[in-house]
Amino acid sequence: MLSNNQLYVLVAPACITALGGLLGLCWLIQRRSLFLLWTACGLVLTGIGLSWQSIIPKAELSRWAVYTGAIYLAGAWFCTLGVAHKFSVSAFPKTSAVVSALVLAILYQNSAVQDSIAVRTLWLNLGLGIIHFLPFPAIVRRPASKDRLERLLYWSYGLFAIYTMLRPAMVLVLGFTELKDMTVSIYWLVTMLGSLLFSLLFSGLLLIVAMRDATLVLRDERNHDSLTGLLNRRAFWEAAEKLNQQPGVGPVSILIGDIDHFKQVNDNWGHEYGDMVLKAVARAMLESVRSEDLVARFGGEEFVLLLTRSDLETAEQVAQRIRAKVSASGYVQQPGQGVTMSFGVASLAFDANLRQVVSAADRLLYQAKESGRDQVAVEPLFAPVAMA
Ligand SMILES: Nc1nc2c(ncn2[C@@H]2O[C@H](COP(=O)(O)OP(=O)(O)OP(=O)(O)O)[C@@H](O)[C@H]2O)c(=O)[nH]1
Repeated sequence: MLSNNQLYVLVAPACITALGGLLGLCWLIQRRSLFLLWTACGLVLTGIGLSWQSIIPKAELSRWAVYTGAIYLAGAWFCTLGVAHKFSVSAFPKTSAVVSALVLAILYQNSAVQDSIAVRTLWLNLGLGIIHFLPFPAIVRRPASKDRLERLLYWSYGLFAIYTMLRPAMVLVLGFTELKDMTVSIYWLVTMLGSLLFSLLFSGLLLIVAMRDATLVLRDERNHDSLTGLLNRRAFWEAAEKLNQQPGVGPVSILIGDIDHFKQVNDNWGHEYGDMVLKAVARAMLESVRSEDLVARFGGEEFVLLLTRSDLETAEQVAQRIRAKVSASGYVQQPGQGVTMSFGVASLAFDANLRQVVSAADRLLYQAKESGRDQVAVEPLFAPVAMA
């Protein structure tokens, strides 16, 4: 039968295990942030270790020290793996394995030869702290992240690692007798409380970060074409309207480009080859513009670019540059005939309706196609007219 004291100290391990379960459930639902799964394993193992150690009689602690130690070490390793995965750094598996083996050897030697709870406590916590701390320097050395949430996440993790390593110092303050004789020692209560508070903080932060990441990914997918990564039609218009309202962006020019006889490319070489051509065209466009310009795939083989602070002459040069890059890309429409593109280019120096410029560029593209393709059609400054 468990005493009241034992039941009381089981609250913290149960909460830690439940937090692990919650993280695991979140991973199961979204199947995206793998760091949730690793941290879930870490918390569940830690919760199990703490529960086990809380309910076995004190006299038995030494006999089970190697097993409980192994569970704690595995828990620490999984938490470390989760953090390392989140920040894309190494979790130092080999070093962790060596540290774990050393700690387990010491625990075994200690429980079999000379039973000292203080020595066990010291080495186990030191080992756990080292395993937790291993990825921390690499995380801090990464280029400074502007994300406050992520900074809070790794600093709280680093502090917990240091706290774990320093925890045995508490034994010195409390004295070994307290550790040995009390049914539920102060040391044990502090350990439980520390682990619970850290687990709560860390799990909460991880969940917030995972939800935020998922929202960003969804927003990214909503705004971008999945094949080329360029803006889609809806996101282009949103960004273009916003950009056009900013002062000092004019003159604004619109380029509409279309791959010539793209159906033949697909028919001759297959859809996958066609996809590669679309990606090469997207690359050529991104390489030819500045970061503040907009590049979108409106669908099929039609691309739309918005260039800021570019007059018609500059826009025409950009279109010619892209056309030359696509011709030189090495992709072929049919044997001996490289892939080509046609462009319509219109420019607008006034604060007018962007959709009119896009229509003008579209009309010019049609002219370029009619005139034999593989060319850029431009027209003089397109002055704003009232929309019908
Ligand atoms: N590989 C690939 N093909 C696509 C994709 N989207 C549309 N297409 C193909 O693009 C082709 C467009 O053909 P058309 O509209 O006839 O135009 P075209 O053959 O380029 O002829 P012109 O524009 O007149 O030079 C069709 O065969 C579509 O199946 C895509 O994502 N990947």
